[in-house]
Amino acid sequence: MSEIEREAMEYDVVIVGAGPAGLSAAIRLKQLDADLNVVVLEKGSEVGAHILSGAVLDPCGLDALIPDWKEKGAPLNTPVNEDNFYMLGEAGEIRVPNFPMPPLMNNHGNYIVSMGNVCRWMAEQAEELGVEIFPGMACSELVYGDNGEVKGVVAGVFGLEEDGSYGPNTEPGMELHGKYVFLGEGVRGSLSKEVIEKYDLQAGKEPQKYGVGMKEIWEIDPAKHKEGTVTHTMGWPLNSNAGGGSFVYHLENNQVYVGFVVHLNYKNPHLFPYMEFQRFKHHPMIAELLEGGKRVAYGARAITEGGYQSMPKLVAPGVALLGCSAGMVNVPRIKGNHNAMLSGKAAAEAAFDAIKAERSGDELTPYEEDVRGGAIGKDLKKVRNVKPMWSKWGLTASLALGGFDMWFQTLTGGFSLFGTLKHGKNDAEATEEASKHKPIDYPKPDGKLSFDRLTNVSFSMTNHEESQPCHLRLADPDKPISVNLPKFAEPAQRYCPAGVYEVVEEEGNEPRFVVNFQNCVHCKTCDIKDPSQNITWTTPQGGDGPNYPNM
Ligand SMILES: Cc1cc2nc3c(=O)[nH]c(=O)nc-3n(C[C@H](O)[C@H](O)[C@H](O)COP(=O)(O)OP(=O)(O)OC[C@H]3O[C@@H](n4cnc5c(N)ncnc54)[C@H](O)[C@@H]3O)c2cc1C
Ligand code: SF4
Repeated sequence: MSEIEREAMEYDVVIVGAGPAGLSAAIRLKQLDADLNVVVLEKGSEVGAHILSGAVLDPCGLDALIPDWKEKGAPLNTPVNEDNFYMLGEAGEIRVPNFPMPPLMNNHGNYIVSMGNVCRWMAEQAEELGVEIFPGMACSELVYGDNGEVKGVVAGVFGLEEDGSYGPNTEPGMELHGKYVFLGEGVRGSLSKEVIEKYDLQAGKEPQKYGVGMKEIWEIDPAKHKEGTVTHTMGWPLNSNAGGGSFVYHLENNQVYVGFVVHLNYKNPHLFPYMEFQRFKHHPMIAELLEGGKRVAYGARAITEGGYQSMPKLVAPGVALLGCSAGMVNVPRIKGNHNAMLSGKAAAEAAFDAIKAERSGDELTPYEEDVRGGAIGKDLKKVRNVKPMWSKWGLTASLALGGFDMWFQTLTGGFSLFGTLKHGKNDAEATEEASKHKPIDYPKPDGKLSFDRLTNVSFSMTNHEESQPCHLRLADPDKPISVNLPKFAEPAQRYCPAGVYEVVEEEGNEPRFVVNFQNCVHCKTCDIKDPSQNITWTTPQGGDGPNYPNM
């Protein structure tokens, strides 16, 4: 496609993704110099349409960026006033007292928010400062300069024929060039993946690790609603089959966020993360809360879990990785939004200095130094062993040892008796052959507390223009049936939280692999977990995908 003639527009900084990272960068650039030309490109139909987070927000990022956010009406309306942590068994639960938890786990001073709404508000602040924001613009390609540097992106390609070729209705999009390009695509960004590979940015680091997070918004009986309450659970139903756990956050308007994260390093390819989530809601403690209520929205998104030791190098010529494009989630706190904001701010400051010195297209090394040596690095470093402990030694040992390690590091200013533990395999490699594991029998959804996938996907308001090429590219179209089915019982049928992948077995015919790309909620799990690493997630045309409300 590179021979296609496109119009080009020149900017100082081009930012891909209107998440907390990208928007923070845009705001900071314009705070530093109102004359800088800054553009933000977002694939969702509007800012916030593709944002899915928990979310309990640590406001430290916002404090640093917009100290008067309260006066400016930021939608942080629900301070956390109660923090609960439970270990679940099938029929009951044990409350873990708060006092042995390291201080960093405390949610005092944090807010239950819709990050979609926070991003909508941040976009307003950015536009007031003069940032150009274009939603509905998927950035599908990187543009490289003569010296191999990233000099821009291609955005806004619409109307490709089904086979990917140009037809009478194709709009070729445009090139947006910048002195620097910031990738704020969030977890497993498609352009970020290309940059990490091209410049070998993961060299010398541990592999990135992930979970898949699924979330529903419920309206519940006001008598059961306790605004400001945050509850996390571990244990049942996953038990030793996989790592993960749930979150239940009581926000405003009698709504509750009910979410479930499954770590994607699970071994048993029969595991069905979505059905684990549905089963979880039948636990007596959760069922009691939700009974009589209604689910009003559903969505899913992967979450980065590799932390400190998995963060790739953040800069390459002309380009910087922001927020979860590089993986900045503090895993035990399940928080990454504050670091996304801080990283956007730090990248903006480095780019501002570079542009002032009339530089462009080089590596923003001070950004890398700021992230690793500053608040983000400190936040991630002291929790770096929790995830590998969980993977190696299981839930109970990791709770005890991880808790000890976090306390010890808090008291010693970051020293760990364990050093820095390794993650080992990536999540695709962690998948074992189906023959080594037993299939898991999941109860059928009851349509009241639990729902089948396709019904739930309709509550994500997902839409894709059907005549475009499938954005889920199979390197080898035969592999799902020839390799994944016999070896791994084709886990794509189960790990996709939107039911995109099916193996259709009809009598007298060979099994067929069907990809219903229209249902894709852009969570990126397939790109991560496919054991053959045969699936590449690419951008469909802009505006397609989920349309999340207050996720
Ligand atoms: C289930 C779950 C629960 C979580 N809970 C919490 C929590 O309680 N607290 C917390 O602090 N963090 C939480 N996190 C983590 C937090 O959501 C992330 O750390 C944060 O979203 C990272 O911000 P970001 O700006 O890097 O990316 P994102 O928020 O993912 O934003 C990226 C944006 O870029 C857009 N985009 C991507 N690719 C392209 C492209 N090629 N072209 C154009 N646009 C593109 C996307 O559509 C999206 O709008 C949670 C995450 C999950 C999945
Ligand atoms: S197809 Fe892939 S990215 Fe889309 S919803 Fe399914 S797992 Fe997620």
